[in-house]
Amino acid sequence: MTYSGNKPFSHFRHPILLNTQTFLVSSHCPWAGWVHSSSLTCASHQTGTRDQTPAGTEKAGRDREGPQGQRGAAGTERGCRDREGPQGQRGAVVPRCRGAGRAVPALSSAPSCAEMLRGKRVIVTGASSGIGEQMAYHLARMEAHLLLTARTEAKLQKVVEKCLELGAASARYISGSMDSPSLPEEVVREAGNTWGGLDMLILNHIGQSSFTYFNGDVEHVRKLMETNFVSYVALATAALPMLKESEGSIVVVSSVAGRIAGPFTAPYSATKFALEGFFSSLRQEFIIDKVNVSITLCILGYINTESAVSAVSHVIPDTPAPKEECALEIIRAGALRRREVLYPARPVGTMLLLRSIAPELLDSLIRGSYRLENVRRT
Ligand SMILES: NC(=O)C1=CN([C@@H]2O[C@H](COP(=O)(O)OP(=O)(O)OC[C@H]3O[C@@H](n4cnc5c(N)ncnc54)[C@H](OP(=O)(O)O)[C@@H]3O)[C@@H](O)[C@H]2O)C=CC1
Ligand SMILES: C[C@H](CCC(=O)NCCS(=O)(=O)O)[C@H]1CC[C@H]2[C@@H]3C(=O)C[C@@H]4C[C@H](O)CC[C@]4(C)[C@H]3CC[C@]12C
Repeated sequence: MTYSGNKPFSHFRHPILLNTQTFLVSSHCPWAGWVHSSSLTCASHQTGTRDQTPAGTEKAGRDREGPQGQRGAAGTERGCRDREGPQGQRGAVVPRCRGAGRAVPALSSAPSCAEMLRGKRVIVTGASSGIGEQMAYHLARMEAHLLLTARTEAKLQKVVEKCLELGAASARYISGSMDSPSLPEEVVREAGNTWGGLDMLILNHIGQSSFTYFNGDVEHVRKLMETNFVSYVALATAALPMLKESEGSIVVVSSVAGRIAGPFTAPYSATKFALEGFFSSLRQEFIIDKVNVSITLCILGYINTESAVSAVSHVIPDTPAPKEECALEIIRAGALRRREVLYPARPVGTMLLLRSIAPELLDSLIRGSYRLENVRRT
């Protein structure tokens, strides 16, 4: 059996090759300054049938898959929509995964992302908004089977509806909070019961955290570690038997804050550093044991999600990168079983380079790029 997990450095974009001009000339924050990457279109269509089952109780889920649907266990909400819909629409933007950004001859035999993910069984956490929501839509266009999670059922229902309109092979959700110790296993069990397996686990959710000075609230650190880190470990652990069976992928959405410690994000940054340590160590063990499950770490800069922009735009002056493209790059990297993806590539890569050659200079540049007078103390 050939090991098809991460091929060390097969795609690592060594920052030295990056055009440092973007960083050195920019008078603003180094987090942004994103570059556009190419993406191509592919058709999408809709499949499946729709049945209504009575709405669940407050906690019990609504599984609208049909008579065999079961109510969610206490503490979770379920919902499912598989329905025949109008003909799909063309024009969906999906990447071809025949290599990161390289021009690919039309006759290339390499499968595109859409082909690689068609019919695949994918869990996306934190899928009710932001990057997770956009990943769900891209995966829907690629005709994947989707299980989406977050806390807000109303938002998840809307995302599931749109996923079916975009061509998802099927779409369902479980709502609940990932600071609950039982939810990770509940989510993975749902995937096993519904699909009989799992191909990709995209760990994306984060708990609420403010962009401000650390105020000594140790309980917040503990809770955020549960939500942003321990639940990722729990989900990956519960999913591993199915991922080993399918030789699937784990995609861990992290941040520059998990490699470079900036001010005002101490609790959040700690959780991202923890992800880096745990999943990089696990990847080493997979290589030793020839476990064919890839682990992709996504190192993201400033992205234009509503929650991020509302949290930091008064302090960080620059234009954040687009969440739609960010989501596409994450999916592409996961589909290609990459070790990591930097997005936006140039500013993030340049910052990581600067961290290794002049860390104090980088720290000073970061502090200098913020509107410190606007930081709100809690
Ligand atoms: N936006 C940015 O600038 C950057 C983002 N990232 C990373 O990208 C990922 C997504 O970020 P972004 O899209 O901006 O975040 P959003 O705030 O837009 O989305 C967060 C998601 O997590 C869900 N969520 C929040 N709390 C919980 C909880 N306790 N249990 C389960 N789900 C929860 C939210 O849904 P609900 O409220 O319904 O539960 C929502 O779906 C994160 O891992 C983040 O660290 C990394 C670098 C930069
Ligand atoms: C402050 C943001 C977290 C917002 C939040 O609480 N989301 C959940 C809301 S919910 O509970 O209602 O769902 C931070 C999320 C991403 C951070 C940014 C990031 O990771 C990249 C940069 C890292 C750097 O160290 C600091 C600047 C960042 C742009 C950073 C800023 C804070 C976030 C936007």
